[in-house]
Amino acid sequence: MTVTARLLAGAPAAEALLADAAARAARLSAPPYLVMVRLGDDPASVSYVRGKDRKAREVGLSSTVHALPETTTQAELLDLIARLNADDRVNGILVQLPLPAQISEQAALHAIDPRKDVDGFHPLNVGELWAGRPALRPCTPAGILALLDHYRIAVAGQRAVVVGRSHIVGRPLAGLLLNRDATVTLAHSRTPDLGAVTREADLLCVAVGQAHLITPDMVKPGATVIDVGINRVPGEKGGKAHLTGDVHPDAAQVAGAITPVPGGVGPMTIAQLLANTVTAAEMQSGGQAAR
Ligand SMILES: NC(=O)C1=CN([C@@H]2O[C@H](COP(=O)(O)OP(=O)(O)OC[C@H]3O[C@@H](n4cnc5c(N)ncnc54)[C@H](OP(=O)(O)O)[C@@H]3O)[C@@H](O)[C@H]2O)C=CC1
Ligand SMILES: Nc1nc(=O)c2c([nH]1)NC[C@@H]1CN(c3ccc(C(=O)N[C@@H](CCC(=O)O)C(=O)O)cc3)C=[N+]21
Repeated sequence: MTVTARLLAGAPAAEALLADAAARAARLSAPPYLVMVRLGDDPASVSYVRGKDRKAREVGLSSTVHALPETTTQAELLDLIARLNADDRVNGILVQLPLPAQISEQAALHAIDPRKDVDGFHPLNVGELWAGRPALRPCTPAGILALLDHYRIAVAGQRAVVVGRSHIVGRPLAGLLLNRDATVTLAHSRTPDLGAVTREADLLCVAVGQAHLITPDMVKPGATVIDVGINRVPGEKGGKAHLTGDVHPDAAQVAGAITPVPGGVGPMTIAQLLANTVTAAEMQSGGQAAR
């Protein structure tokens, strides 16, 4: 008998998040304004920023993209960030990662006004997350929690394993799960016998960037599997390239519920960014604090 996991599609959960954000935006005196900064022409970055920009307009936010050359100096980027910080019309600032080698990621992320830091990457917001206090939360991890809530999947008391410890996904996701009373394990490339660790998980979240790293034997039967990975697989003999996750598709025969790639976590990341932009605008208008 083949058991097939419940598919946790991102689109309906993202629509719900966006509808709530649009309703909150409508109560403000002006549409929340998001500014994105992108350096160079990495095709993935170009496509992600375009997707975020399009969605922002769709839900009635204002959005501008600064596309700067690959050769932009750190001083030039910091100067632009300082001007955006000082501009009262701007509610949210996102600097798309990765940055070219001549620019320190740390310098750029520290320069963004924490109240406009819709990525939640500023050390002040990182600290508030780990202290369990309200602040702007990183979009992919917060989007994953919103996805779990949308599908009414319990987090409190669950054994959660996060594979990958990056600053943009793994670490903040572990913190958010901890804040929601999961028992959290954070695994990485130096974790011996990864399968023994992942098999413990009621909730398995994978953010590594290696196609099909997680095979069906590494999944506890009935577990919820969140596949964050986006891996581009070239088409065979000139065929079309396609995207695949960090989790082997056959894991759907073991898991209780699983996110697809594409169409799972990706749309939630974008929706959460726009929700964060509305939250930032609310905070700046003297309204409610971040949730
Ligand atoms: N859907 C979405 O919205 C998003 C998707 N992504 C995708 O998620 C994936 C991860 O992104 P990101 O977090 O930025 O990646 P990083 O490359 O920054 O981090 C990868 C992490 O995976 C760990 N790792 C590498 N190899 C292994 C292994 N064999 N076993 C266990 N752990 C391993 C690394 O460990 P170590 O620290 O020891 O090196 C590191 O912590 C990518 O595919 C990316 O495209 C990212 C952001 C958003
Ligand atoms: N400052 C910063 N903030 C980020 O949040 C950030 C970043 N830099 N750098 C890169 C990663 C990656 N990321 C994604 C966003 C949307 C999709 C997404 O929409 N994915 C679609 C598919 C997209 C496609 O077809 O290429 C999906 O999974 O269905 C994926 C990945 C945000 N990131």
